Amino acid sequence: MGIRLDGVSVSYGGTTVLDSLDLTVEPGEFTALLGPSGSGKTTALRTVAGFVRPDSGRVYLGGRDVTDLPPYDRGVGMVVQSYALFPHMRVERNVAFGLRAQGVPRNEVASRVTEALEMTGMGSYARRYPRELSGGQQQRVAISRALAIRPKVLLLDEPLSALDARLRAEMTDELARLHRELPDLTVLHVTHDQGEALTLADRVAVLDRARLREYDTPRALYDRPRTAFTAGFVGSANLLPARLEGDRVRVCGLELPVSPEDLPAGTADGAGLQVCLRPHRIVLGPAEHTLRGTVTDLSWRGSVHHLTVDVDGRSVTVELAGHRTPPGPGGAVELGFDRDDAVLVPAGEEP
Ligand SMILES: Nc1ncnc2c1ncn2[C@@H]1O[C@H](COP(=O)(O)OP(=O)(O)OP(=O)(O)O)[C@@H](O)[C@H]1O
Repeated sequence: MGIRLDGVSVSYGGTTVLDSLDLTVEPGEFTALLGPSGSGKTTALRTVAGFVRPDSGRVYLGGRDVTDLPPYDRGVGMVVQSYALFPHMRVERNVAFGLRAQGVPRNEVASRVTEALEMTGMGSYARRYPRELSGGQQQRVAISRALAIRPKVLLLDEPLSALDARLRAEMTDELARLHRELPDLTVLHVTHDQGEALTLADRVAVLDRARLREYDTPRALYDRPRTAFTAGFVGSANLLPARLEGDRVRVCGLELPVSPEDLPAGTADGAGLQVCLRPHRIVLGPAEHTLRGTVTDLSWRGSVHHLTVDVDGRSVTVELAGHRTPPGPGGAVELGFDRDDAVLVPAGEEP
């Protein structure tokens, strides 16, 4: 069952939180809603669930207009950050909750509860109370509870953000597995963690200040961002001011050849642009194009070195894997990159 938001606007006390949002999630698709704090992600999700009523616009589930339906009539499962398990109920009763509310016959409830707990690897914890479970286990139970009603749409509101880094990575793999095992389930997942969004989602919707900035596959957003905002928010990016001059782009004293399809739509000759260079696509030493600069900072983060280099008064970050001893502060370096690694985006709009 697909999800469609059609021109959905929501405001609170005169502040626009969603500004005419159009978003389509295809049946069986996993879409991540990614954006900074306050960009409207949770509000968008709660609008789909039916907890927020849009001021204007319509919400469709499976092609049916559900804008006027209450949450319990929408047939969606939802998991929130705080687990929201009932503390006085055993795991099995927590998971059975939605089924009972739907009037599912008793004997069927038991088998559906077992099925839902097994999906998240919690089959042997049915008789425990939530307080007898770790945070990760509680979140697995919360996911089981959402899945027990066999929803066609699953809404996830930062379900992993209360977990520590290792558990979060483990649960991210779990969610990926669920998505593979339940190919018909449509998932909308709110997160501000780009790693989670890039790993899990078929498509990522990037929200910024109440508006949808870009909506595309993780690969496309990462390799070919269309805005400086996306470039900086999805992965890290060096954004260098540039100018279009005929069939060249001038950046930090270099001239890069461009063809019309490299340019943001509507770029006029002489227009200001930005060149997006990913820190890990830059190599030390000359390449197709080479910037020259001086190292100002060097830090080691486990598997990679981060080098900050001053190029004509601009700070350029470089990520080096496999270098035992990169040049330290004060060292003169050449930074090489290939033309294909420089993506042109419009000027302004940094995250
Ligand atoms: N019930 C409410 N009443 C008033 N303002 C609200 C309400 N819910 C959300 N807001 C405001 O709407 C804006 C968007 O909130 P929302 O929770 O959708 O953002 P978000 O992108 O999910 O942020 P975060 O990542 O911090 O959860 C925020 O400025 C928030 O303060």
